[in-house]
Amino acid sequence: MIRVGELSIPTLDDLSFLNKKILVRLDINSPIEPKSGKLLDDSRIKAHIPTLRELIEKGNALVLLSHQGRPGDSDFVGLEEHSKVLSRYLGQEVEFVEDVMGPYALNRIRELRSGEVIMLDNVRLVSEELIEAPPDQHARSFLVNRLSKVVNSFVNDAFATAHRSQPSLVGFPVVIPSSAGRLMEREVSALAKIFNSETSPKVFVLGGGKVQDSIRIIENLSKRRLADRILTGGLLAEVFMIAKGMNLGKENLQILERHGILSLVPRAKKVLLAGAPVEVPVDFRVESQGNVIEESSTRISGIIKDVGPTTEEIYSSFIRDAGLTVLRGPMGVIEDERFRRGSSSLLRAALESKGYVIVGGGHMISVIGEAQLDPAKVHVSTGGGALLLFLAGESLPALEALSRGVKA
Ligand SMILES: Nc1ncnc2c1ncn2[C@@H]1O[C@H](COP(=O)(O)OP(=O)(O)O)[C@@H](O)[C@H]1O
Ligand SMILES: O=C(OP(=O)(O)O)[C@H](O)COP(=O)(O)O
Repeated sequence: MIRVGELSIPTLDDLSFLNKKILVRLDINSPIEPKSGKLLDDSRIKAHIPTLRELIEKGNALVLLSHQGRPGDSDFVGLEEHSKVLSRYLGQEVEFVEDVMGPYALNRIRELRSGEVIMLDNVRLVSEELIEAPPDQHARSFLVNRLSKVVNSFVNDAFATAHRSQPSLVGFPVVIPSSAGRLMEREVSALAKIFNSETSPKVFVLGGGKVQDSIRIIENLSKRRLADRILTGGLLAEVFMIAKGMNLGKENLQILERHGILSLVPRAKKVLLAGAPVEVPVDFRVESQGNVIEESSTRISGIIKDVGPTTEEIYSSFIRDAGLTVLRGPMGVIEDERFRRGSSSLLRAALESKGYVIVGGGHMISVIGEAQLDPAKVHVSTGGGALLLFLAGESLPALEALSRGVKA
């Protein structure tokens, strides 16, 4: 059992996983090259290997389930390439089943033999998966109903999606014996230990594109007075700059509008008025007619793609003195090599700092690459939003569902 506050969450040690058919919820949502649809990083895939190996060695047959991206976004792709990467790491075939809960998938699951592993397609192809609702409601969804009838138990190893109350994360524990996987266990135990409120100053480096999540995180951090400084980058910084009355130019406003995040400006204003210690970049690397140029935040004419060198310097100086630095979400469009510098230089400053470092989220951990890090100094979390909400003291629906779930 893992204990988190009031919750007791069963692990692989608490259930009998021998010669069973097990549905395993992974989070292998990874950065994708927008034009080719190719995987740019496989850190999240690798992180699940210990759970999968352990279950296979005990003679179980595995049905793997994950999402990738969100419908409408360029990283919303199928999971065939992911299944090949998994096959390589596991050293055995992971058969890709181009279906989620239709007759093809259900028949293939019924036929599964001990030790076999199949990967279903992107669970967000199922419209129900896009709804957030309580576990009891999701337990009645088509997805949970159909899949729970053809497997014996459920393992949730998707820490990075533990903050979503979607059917594949909270529905199964209501109806079949369920436990956390080893990655979920490792993440939750490590983070619960690490976050010692005595450590200070605490610096949060927040970027990326999930602005709604990030504002919710900042509201939480601020309410609980957990952050000494919040250094922003990515689209998040742009929303806060508008909230502070700065002018980003027409094109950048249109991009924010297209992402549906311009409407978050009033909420960002409220966060600032409540006294959240939010800093915004003083300069940027922008793209203008195919060229990369550096511009001050007071005079922006190109499309913002990364924070600029002066911002890197100022942010790095705060990070170097931090007792704890948490980095989540890149500072720029890291899929383009020309706009990785902001993220990689702040990561470097954190690794050179005197304090402890937590790096989270699919894009930010891809910036680490193959670098070997000292586990006594750095925790690399597969979670981004889940990590930050957990650190800010929010209860994560997937953990709650596991702790309430039916026991074997
Ligand atoms: N200035 C920017 N303009 C457009 N997209 C950006 C910008 N900065 C960062 N991004 C995008 O944010 C995305 C990553 O954000 P997010 O999913 O929130 O991070 P993570 O997966 O690490 O939690 C990347 O695809 C990146 O291109
Ligand atoms: O990448 C994820 O979260 P993150 O960007 O907060 O790290 C998870 O896969 C959750 O994806 P979602 O934010 O589309 O629900």
